[in-house]
Amino acid sequence: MLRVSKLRKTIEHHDIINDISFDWRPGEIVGLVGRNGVGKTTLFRTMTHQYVADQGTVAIDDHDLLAEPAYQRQLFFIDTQYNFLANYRLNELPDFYRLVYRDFDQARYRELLQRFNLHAGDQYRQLSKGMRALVNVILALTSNAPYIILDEPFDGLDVIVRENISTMVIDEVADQQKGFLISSHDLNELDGLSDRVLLLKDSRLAHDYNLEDVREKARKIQLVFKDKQIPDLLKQHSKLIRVSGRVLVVVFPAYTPELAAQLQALQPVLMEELPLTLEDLFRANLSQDTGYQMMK
Ligand SMILES: Nc1ncnc2c1ncn2[C@@H]1O[C@H](COP(=O)(O)OP(=O)(O)OP(=O)(O)O)[C@@H](O)[C@H]1O
Repeated sequence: MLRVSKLRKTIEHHDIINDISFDWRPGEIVGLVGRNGVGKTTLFRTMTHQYVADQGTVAIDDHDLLAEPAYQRQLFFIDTQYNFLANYRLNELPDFYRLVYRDFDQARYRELLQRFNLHAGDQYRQLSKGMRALVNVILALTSNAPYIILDEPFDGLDVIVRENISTMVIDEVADQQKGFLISSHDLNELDGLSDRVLLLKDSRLAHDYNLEDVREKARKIQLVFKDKQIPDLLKQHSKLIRVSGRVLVVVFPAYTPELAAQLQALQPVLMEELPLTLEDLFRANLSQDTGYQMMK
């Protein structure tokens, strides 16, 4: 298990991240969400010791990564903003990664490049954004590190490349019990991928959601009532997601048989359950509008 304890990073006297603690287990896909500039990349850089933490520790199976650097090999992160890959050809990249990740699987690296029609002789910087994203994920998988951080891996990618990346991540978790920590400022990208989502807000971890629990309790319902008045029952127990004419779409974060009976008693003209998205869940669970990306 990888444990982050009370991690803090201050830059120019500002807390960028503060008091961040969470556990991350093999086989878990953890989403990290938060608005642009909230500190997601800073958290990753601090976890991998590219930034010196002002406070706190990161440990794998109780081995502090700072005190026992050999354990850092178990944690993979490519800094997509400042990386040294740009001037190298794809077939040269394994030479670097092998130095750190001793179990780097070169044969699989070549095989995956071929599978995605990436040419080993091409320079990294000549690749399109989507191709670079794929190469980053391929490097992450073939490093054979059990804990993999992907920073905004879907940003700006078309749906096919996104699906390719999601499938690779899911296969890797299923086959090898690797752990992924995936950041995104867009919740839709994590839908169906993460079991758990950490929400970073105001430099702290505001929530640690177990999505299965949240989904089990919540319901999204489309309703139409005879008159235009919104019933108090809805105001008390649900979040309004959308209104279009007389059609209300609401999410009940904690739906119970009693609530269902009370709703029926209001005799709606239409009452229909809709599939819940991750975005709905977050809207319903955040008591105040955070202005968060999900509102786009
Ligand atoms: N080296 C640095 N020097 C100065 N400020 C920094 C540095 N690194 C990060 N910051 C500041 O810390 C804040 C968090 O940045 P960070 O890149 O971690 O956010 P993020 O959540 O990854 O954002 P995005 O979703 O836009 O990628 C920003 O205000 C940024 O300007």
